[in-house]
Amino acid sequence: MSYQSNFDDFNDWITDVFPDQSEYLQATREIARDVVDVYNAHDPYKKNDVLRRLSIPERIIHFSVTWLNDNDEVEIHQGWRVQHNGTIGPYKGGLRFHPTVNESILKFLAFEQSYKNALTGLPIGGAKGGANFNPKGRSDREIMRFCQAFMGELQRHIGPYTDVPAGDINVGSREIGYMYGEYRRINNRFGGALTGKDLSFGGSYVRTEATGFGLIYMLQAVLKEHHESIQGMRIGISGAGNVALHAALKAAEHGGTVITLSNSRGYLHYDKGISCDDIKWAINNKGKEDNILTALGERIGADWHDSKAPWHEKMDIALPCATQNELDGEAAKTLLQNDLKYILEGANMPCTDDARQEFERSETPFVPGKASNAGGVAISGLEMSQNASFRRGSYEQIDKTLEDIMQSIHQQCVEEGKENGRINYAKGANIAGFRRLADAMVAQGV
Ligand SMILES: NC(=O)C1=CN([C@@H]2O[C@H](COP(=O)(O)OP(=O)(O)OC[C@H]3O[C@@H](n4cnc5c(N)ncnc54)[C@H](O)[C@@H]3O)[C@@H](O)[C@H]2O)C=CC1
Ligand SMILES: O=C(O)CCC(=O)C(=O)O
Repeated sequence: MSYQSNFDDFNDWITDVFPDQSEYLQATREIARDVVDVYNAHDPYKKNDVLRRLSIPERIIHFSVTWLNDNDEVEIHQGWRVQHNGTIGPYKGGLRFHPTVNESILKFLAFEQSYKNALTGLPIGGAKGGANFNPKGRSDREIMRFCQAFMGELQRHIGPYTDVPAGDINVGSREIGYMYGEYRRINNRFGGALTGKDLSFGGSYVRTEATGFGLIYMLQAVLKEHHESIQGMRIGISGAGNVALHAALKAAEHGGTVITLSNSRGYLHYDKGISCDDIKWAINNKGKEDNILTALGERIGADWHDSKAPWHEKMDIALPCATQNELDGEAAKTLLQNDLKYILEGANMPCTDDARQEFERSETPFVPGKASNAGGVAISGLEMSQNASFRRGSYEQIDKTLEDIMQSIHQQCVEEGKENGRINYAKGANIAGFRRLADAMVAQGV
């Protein structure tokens, strides 16, 4: 393929390079489709081959994680760090511990992260990492030893100006604490080599809440753009983790009616809307219950639906906040038949390609994760700058900056996504992220 490209050329090339990595192909094709015209319209982009260079991770580190469980048995897992693109700043992105973790999933997450981080306007590059380790049912000591073994390998590849990991699925403040402790002991230095730290050792206010809160700030910007408000809107949320519960809380605080939450075992439905107090209860107790949602259901008298996703409930706004490809084309059709008005991704790539096409065809405003869930990494970026200057912003300052960043991302989507009298948020986010990365790559040469 020469510098000139069209989507079919790109598709043939990427399929040839990574034939078996379905999630990575899904994510790279989705962006290429939207940006290929911008690429072709700019000679410097073509001359520097930025589209293809942005579609290959700069580095993938793959290592074994060997540790002792509570029975004194050796366990071996696989760990990865995908340093996708470092043009605009230190590699930055979360770590995921889940049995489904593989190279394709981490590569797609790192790829998305590069574009997302570019949209924040902060100097942070894109990365993602993790291990095929299932923390469910493990003792606290086992989690600690696993985190230490994982960091024992990862620490040689990260640092405040090199690569700064954070949390993702199954990696929260406890795991970040254990990994940070190991990093500090080995390197004999305090430094912002991880974000999502506890407030007592360099963490930032609002980081825990940031992804979910940011999602609702984005929702408010989208609703304002369409002359609507969150008051009384029926909001269906999937997931019951960090992102889902904080999005639910902020939505309920602003008068939204949160009718569902879910996990991999089923979903909870409460037509009257889950109250702020009950959501706070779930946030505070999720580590103590085997299934926080059935416990919440018993507490408020809500219906539990085993082994089902929430997408056939009637809702105005859908916020998928659990995991990739959790909402498929059939679910999208059902939501649209039930008069869905808006969809914003809280998770990374929760909508399948078919689902996205359904939303696109119906012209339902669809905000992709790289724009709508960027609040978490944005506050991680602020945690890095607070660590570098040995200062801490107040809760109010950081929360206000989060809101400003989400509004700026919304504005970028509007400016780049105007299309036949409407806003194509997905295209707008892809083009805005691409331009920032491509311009920096051109400036830095090949
Ligand atoms: N934590 C963060 O700051 C950010 C997270 N994200 C994304 O948000 C999503 C959720 O992450 P967190 O809330 O941090 O993780 P978490 O570990 O706190 O929660 C994940 C939730 O999703 C549920 N879940 C997992 N697989 C599921 C499935 N197949 N069906 C239904 N539910 C399922 C789990 O039961 C859990 O309730 C992920 O896609 C993550 O990459 C995106 C931006 C930042
Ligand atoms: O805060 C971070 O660096 C990670 C956030 C993240 O993993 C994500 O945006 O998906």
